[in-house]
Amino acid sequence: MGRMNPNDLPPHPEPVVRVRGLTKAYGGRTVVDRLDLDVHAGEVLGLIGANGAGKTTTVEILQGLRRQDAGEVRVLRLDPHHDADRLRPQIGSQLQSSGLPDRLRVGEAVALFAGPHASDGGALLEQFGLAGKRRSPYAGLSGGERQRLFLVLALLNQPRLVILDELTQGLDPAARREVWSAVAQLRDAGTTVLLVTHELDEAEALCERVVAMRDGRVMDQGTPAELVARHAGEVTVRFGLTETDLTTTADALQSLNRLPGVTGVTRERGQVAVRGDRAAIAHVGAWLLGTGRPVPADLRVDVPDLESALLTLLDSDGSDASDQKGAA
Ligand SMILES: Nc1ncnc2c1ncn2[C@@H]1O[C@H](COP(=O)(O)OP(=O)(O)OP(=O)(O)O)[C@@H](O)[C@H]1O
Repeated sequence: MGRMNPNDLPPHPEPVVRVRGLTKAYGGRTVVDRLDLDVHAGEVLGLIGANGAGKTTTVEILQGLRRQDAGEVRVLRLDPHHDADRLRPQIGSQLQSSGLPDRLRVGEAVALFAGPHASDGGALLEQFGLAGKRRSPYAGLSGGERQRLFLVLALLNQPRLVILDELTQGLDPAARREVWSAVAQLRDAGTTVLLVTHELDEAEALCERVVAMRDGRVMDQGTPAELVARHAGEVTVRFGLTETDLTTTADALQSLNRLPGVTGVTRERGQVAVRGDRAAIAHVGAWLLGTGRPVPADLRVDVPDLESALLTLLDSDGSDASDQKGAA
């Protein structure tokens, strides 16, 4: 409890993480290639990208676990390699799944990991739904409970930065949701979090900003909604026109085509497909209500997500990568 909550301090003029020109090669193969990255105080930043994009290597360098070949890295204004001893207590990072002995009880793990400035472990266990598990051995916990325990341990010493790598890998849908809600609590409390994930629904649900990497470089970055708007296809609204509408189908298609945000209207297997931006959804809805008929039972809206944006981005030739490379 001894220390002031870092989130109560005036805004940090410097980002919590500042990386410029980070480069790392293994055996002559460059896996992180002149990477620029900022993580700002209080944000949840997601690092996303294909397998082997260099995400884990990057976060390991940030934690002083690996050393870069070139480039500047500052974490909380410290050099992770030279200032490792000062930095380590300020970073909370999740353990790998084999990280605790099977017989260690939850309460014992908390006591073991608590440093001199640790917060109230009991309150954290309560917050993450583990208060009733204090006497359970690690081996007896479910996958979701283990990950939530790792979060408790990562937060125990009041870190100024939390780094989470593949937090929900291998968890069932219910356990993923439990862990997501634990991370959402961190986000809502203003904790700075760097989250490495393959799960794009996870990035969309939790991250205020995402950085998409490929081959060790930043392809693009922004809010999930910005990446979707830039790279994913359009929204499509589909519905069937009833028999009585048939005489006026051509008029209907024309008037739909004139709605704001609509870029095209086609007929597909007896349905009308209206394509456009997000605003088009609202206008088509209003148009349907304006017909005075019941809302079509087969009305369906397909909104592109971060996954389709990333797939498009990773498929692209990367020629715009250098424009997007600068950190926000
Ligand atoms: N110690 C190592 N020695 C040699 N090559 C390595 C080492 N660690 C990682 N690599 C290689 O570096 C590349 C980047 O790996 P990294 O784990 O950083 O990527 P990633 O984006 O986290 O990928 P993933 O999503 O698959 O975990 C990969 O091709 C990987 O095989």
